[in-house]
Amino acid sequence: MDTFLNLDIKIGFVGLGLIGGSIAKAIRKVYGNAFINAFDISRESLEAALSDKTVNHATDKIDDSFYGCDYIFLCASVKTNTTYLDEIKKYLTKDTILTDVGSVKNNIHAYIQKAGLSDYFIGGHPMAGAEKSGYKNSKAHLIENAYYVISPEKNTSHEKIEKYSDFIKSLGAIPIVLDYRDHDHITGTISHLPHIIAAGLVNYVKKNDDSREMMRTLAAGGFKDMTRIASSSADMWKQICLANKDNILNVMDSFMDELKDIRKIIEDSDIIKLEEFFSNAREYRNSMPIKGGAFSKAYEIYVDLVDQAGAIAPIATILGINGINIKNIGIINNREFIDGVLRIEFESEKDLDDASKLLSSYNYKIQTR
Ligand SMILES: NC(=O)C1=CN([C@@H]2O[C@H](COP(=O)(O)OP(=O)(O)OC[C@H]3O[C@@H](n4cnc5c(N)ncnc54)[C@H](O)[C@@H]3O)[C@@H](O)[C@H]2O)C=CC1
Ligand SMILES: O=C(O)C(=O)Cc1ccc(O)cc1
Repeated sequence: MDTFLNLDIKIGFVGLGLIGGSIAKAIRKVYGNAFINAFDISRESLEAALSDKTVNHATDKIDDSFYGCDYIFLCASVKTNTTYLDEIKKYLTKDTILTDVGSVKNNIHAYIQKAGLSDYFIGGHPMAGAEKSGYKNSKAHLIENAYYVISPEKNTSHEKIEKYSDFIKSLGAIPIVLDYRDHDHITGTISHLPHIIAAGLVNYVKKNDDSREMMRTLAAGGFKDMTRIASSSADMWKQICLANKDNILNVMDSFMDELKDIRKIIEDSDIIKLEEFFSNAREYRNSMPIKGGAFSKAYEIYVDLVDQAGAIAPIATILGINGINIKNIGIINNREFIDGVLRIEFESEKDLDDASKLLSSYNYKIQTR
């Protein structure tokens, strides 16, 4: 990821927010000499990207500056991306790969086919992100070690798929080729349904709390872990729900059956099935990778501190003199862990591993999750 490749490459961005900005920053980091061109309706984001030298040229409309790009990334919300296809069309050259980063794929593939752009288009979806939006929250390492779904058109050549996969790999992500229909069913289940449940749970608490607001006050680690993504952009999720409507409705129906099943088990006081329900979930959840892969971009450890007063300084010193940067550090007050009250977040997996070994050698008790 840190290697500087001095290749002449031209990349265009339509939308330079959290994802567009992060991909642009990753490209700048790897391809130092790349020419990066960006269009966004936010002047503020474009100015920030010009001033931190992520982009070479910024524009407030799709114009000639998009001509001759090697790659054009559509990084606005899923519906907005489709509205620019006709305008972009005239700037595509034989070798341009037109791609997107949208969380839903069937809509963009349908528009691509309608616009006759199948020869240029390969869909994309980085399985990494955050509940925060905008260029100001973008970072070069957002897609590092994350799966990156690539959804070709029916007749996309193997050479083009390989070329695009290699490009994604060069940015530190892990390309995985999937049919766009499969993609939408899978993400409907593991991404869209959880976002709907998280928002639903938060709204449910809001509606059912009373004037003392005890639910809001007492909501502990478990509730917060489960609902972090409820802080995501309403505009983005509104568009995702409508674009993947059929899959989401099917998955919701089937999940509601699951809830009915567990409701019946509780109603019947069926202790065996109840045990099975939780232990099956625990086993499967524990088998998922802690680090790397989709959605787990927080490189964090939890350090057990017996005496909190003055206890952080030696840890910060040990890490500092060994050249390990701390991205975030803070005491967890609600004791969501039996042990471990100091949370330390690092910039990379390597820093996390080095810090864990180092602090363990000083007899600190470390937990990861
Ligand atoms: N946020 C996330 O965690 C992830 C989002 N995605 C997908 O990435 C895409 C972008 O999402 P984010 O970067 O999170 O959103 P964002 O809100 O951070 O960025 C969107 C950008 O598009 C710009 N924009 C809005 N309307 C526009 C228009 N009409 N023309 C040109 N630019 C316009 C905005 O000014 C903003 O800079 C979406 O399609 C989303 O489904 C994919 C993976 C993760
Ligand atoms: O913040 C998180 O954990 C997410 O789930 C982010 C996310 C949102 C949308 C996507 O299409 C992919 C990833």
